[in-house]
Amino acid sequence: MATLEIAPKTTVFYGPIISSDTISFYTASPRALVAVNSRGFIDWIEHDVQASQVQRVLKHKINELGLGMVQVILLELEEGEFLMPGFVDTHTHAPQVPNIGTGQEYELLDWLDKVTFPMESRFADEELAQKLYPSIVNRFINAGTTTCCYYGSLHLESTKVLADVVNQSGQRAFIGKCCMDRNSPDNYREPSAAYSIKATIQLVAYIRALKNTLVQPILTPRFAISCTDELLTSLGNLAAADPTLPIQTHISENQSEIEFVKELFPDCTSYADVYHKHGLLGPRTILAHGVHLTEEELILIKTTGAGISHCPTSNFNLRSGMARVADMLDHGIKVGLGTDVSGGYSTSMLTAIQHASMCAKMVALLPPPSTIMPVPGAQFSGKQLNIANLLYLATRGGARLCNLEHCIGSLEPGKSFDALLVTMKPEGGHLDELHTYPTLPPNTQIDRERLEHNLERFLFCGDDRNISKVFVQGRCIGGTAFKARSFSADS
Ligand SMILES: Nc1nc2[nH]cnc2c(=O)[nH]1
Ligand SMILES: [Zn+2]
Repeated sequence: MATLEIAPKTTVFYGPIISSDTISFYTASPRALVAVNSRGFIDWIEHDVQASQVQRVLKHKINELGLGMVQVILLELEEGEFLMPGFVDTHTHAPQVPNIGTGQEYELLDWLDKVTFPMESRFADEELAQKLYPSIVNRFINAGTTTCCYYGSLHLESTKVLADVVNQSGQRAFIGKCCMDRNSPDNYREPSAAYSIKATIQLVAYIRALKNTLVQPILTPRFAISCTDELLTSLGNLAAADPTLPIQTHISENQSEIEFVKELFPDCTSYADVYHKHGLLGPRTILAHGVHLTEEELILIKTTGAGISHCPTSNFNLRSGMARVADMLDHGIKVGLGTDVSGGYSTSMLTAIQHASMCAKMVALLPPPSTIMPVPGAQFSGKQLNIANLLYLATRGGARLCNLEHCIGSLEPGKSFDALLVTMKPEGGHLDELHTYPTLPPNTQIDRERLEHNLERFLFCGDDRNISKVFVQGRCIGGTAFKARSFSADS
């Protein structure tokens, strides 16, 4: 990236940008100016600016906005680079990262017992958390995740370490400790509901005391099977008492899990009803998976305003099934994507995007289930997810699910600059030279098509090597070109 420095205050990027507008439309703008102020917010965006007009437009903007004294750094993107919103990973487990790529012969309940609980239980050791969490968080950041919904282990102290690490990293995140007081080994179960609630309240206070608006606590009942009635009720009471606390949990991932939930909660009409009856289903709730949801549950989830984190990599890997995302969307339910490490074997949202695409294609091949009625005017049912849909789910849709759509998820004036600088140039990335284009005179239509093509190739065959810079609130916190403190929109 060539740097033309005028003086520091506002950073203006010049080059191609991608941004999700709605689930069906995205902007691919080959020659845009994006102005990011020193607080990390996008002040203005100007599309279709020819190179020869950049200085004129900048001067005009500065005069128009009365920014006479404001100094500007202009950063010109290089051939093959573009800016796009950062990824929002709406569901993952930090203490499971060391297990990535193991235990994939199991289905959910055996996998939890044999692989997952043993690893998470090791985080009783706070020193292990201090040793491992920095590289774990960096791994998510360098994969382009600017906002992450983390499950910690059940341990208060280690989850405080996770919060400290995220706080220092500059990533935007929700962090919860797992609440679990039954159906797990003695060394990985909280002794009572009261104990679990006390630790949760302490974690919430600890995270809030960090006074970092990017890092928020989240209530985390692991799943219905792990929680007694008393624990779910107390968590529901906490959520009711504090309207700013979000909630994350798992739902309807695997058939054996669903059967077990029925046995444990015979008075509830469905898995979703368990959470509903305990006051845990509402606009602040992120439900992971939802692979086997019934019509009645889809309606309940929509009515309460809760949303779903679709985790296709994990659902394929643990043989849980293929979530019917189109039905969720046609029911008007909020949907985002999650990596669900280590059920999912990748920290990269690119893998989640690729598997969401495959999942939707396979679901569209299946006959519609007799149990889910077609929604009048259904837009998604029976179809694959297109690029606009996938981009939305990984960025803006995730932001909406986390109730952050007003501040992140797209590149728009007024929003935080949570963004990725992506490079698709052959010498910078690893993608072959066949995809370089001959130099032609600027043509907006051709350039837009190239940009769309580059986005699709990035989503389907890109990886961390294509992510040069990861920005959160205007600050560069990761990516291949990141060197600590060397680059930020406000430096
Ligand atoms: N995929 C997944 N499902 C769960 N259900 C309860 N706990 C977990 C977990 O850690 N991963
Ligand atoms: Zn999970």
